[in-house]
Amino acid sequence: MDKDVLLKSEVLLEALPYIRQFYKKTIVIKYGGHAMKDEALKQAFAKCVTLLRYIGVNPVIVHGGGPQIGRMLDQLNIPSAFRDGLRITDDATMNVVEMVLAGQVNKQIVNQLNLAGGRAVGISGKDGETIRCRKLELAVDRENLAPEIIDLGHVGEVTGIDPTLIRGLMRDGFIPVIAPVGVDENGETYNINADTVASAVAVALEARSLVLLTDVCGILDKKKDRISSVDVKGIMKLIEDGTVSGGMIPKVQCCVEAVSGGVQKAQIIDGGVPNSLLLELFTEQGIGTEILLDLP
Ligand SMILES: Nc1ncnc2c1ncn2[C@@H]1O[C@H](COP(=O)(O)OP(=O)(O)O)[C@@H](O)[C@H]1O
Ligand SMILES: CC(=O)N[C@@H](CCC(=O)OP(=O)(O)O)C(=O)O
Repeated sequence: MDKDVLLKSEVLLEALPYIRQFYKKTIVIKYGGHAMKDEALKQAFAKCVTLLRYIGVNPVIVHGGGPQIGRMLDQLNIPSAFRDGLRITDDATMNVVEMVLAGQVNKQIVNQLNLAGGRAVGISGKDGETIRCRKLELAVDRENLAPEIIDLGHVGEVTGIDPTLIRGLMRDGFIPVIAPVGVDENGETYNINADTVASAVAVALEARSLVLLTDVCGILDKKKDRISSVDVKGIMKLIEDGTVSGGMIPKVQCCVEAVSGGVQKAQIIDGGVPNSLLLELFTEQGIGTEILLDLP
């Protein structure tokens, strides 16, 4: 018998305990804009998600699209500005954000999932009032003074997730694909960080796992080696001693919120590696960082 064929059968069997673990469970996947680098990667992602659906897992996609928004703003000569990793979103920027996220990026992902044989439905937080939010008031600490409140325009913070529409789609066999745009009680539109939405959706759906696809192989320690497992206490230390910085801070905070809210584990993986989702979920060693409430 050909060695390669035997190896393939072993790899398939290695997945069995994990397939059992995730069978009929919900996995919320945050698909970041950086992970949508090229056609091959996008197709690989769509196939992985479709495979999950066919083996009885319930995948829910929450997507970003930061780089795609940036490119469109450039084309329209609208300047991009960020504060603490959040896009300052004036009226004109909000229109572009909604057009790119809920229009272009959302429908591309839906199309690719459908082409891969999955049945996907794209929604934004407005549909079914799925993502309720309010204007974010960013408080910035100042020495010996009260915190300064920064106005970021139409940047929202989640106040609640209504999972009714998402659950209905899953029940009917669809893969929900969610753009991180929400509305407040007055119907005002807001731009929300996609990691934050993914974490809130995972908690609301009582998901088994939250997987965040990013542009690094997971959380790195001081020596730049990947940390394979860490708990909430460990995360706090990594933030305090500066090991985790920049865009990774809000990302790990979202993971902490998810596991504190009942999600069994959060996983940070490299979206630039083809099929990273399957490698993380269905192999013994995994390829990213898993975040647990408490390490065993
Ligand atoms: N300890 C760390 N481990 C891994 N990445 C880190 C760490 N500290 C800071 N980072 C930075 O965080 C980045 C990921 O955050 P971000 O760029 O906001 O991701 P995304 O665009 O996928 O949401 C990494 O590319 C890296 O530069
Ligand atoms: C408020 C805020 O910053 N919203 C993000 C929403 C998209 C996002 O989060 O995209 P990635 O996951 O690809 O970075 C933005 O406007 O870029």
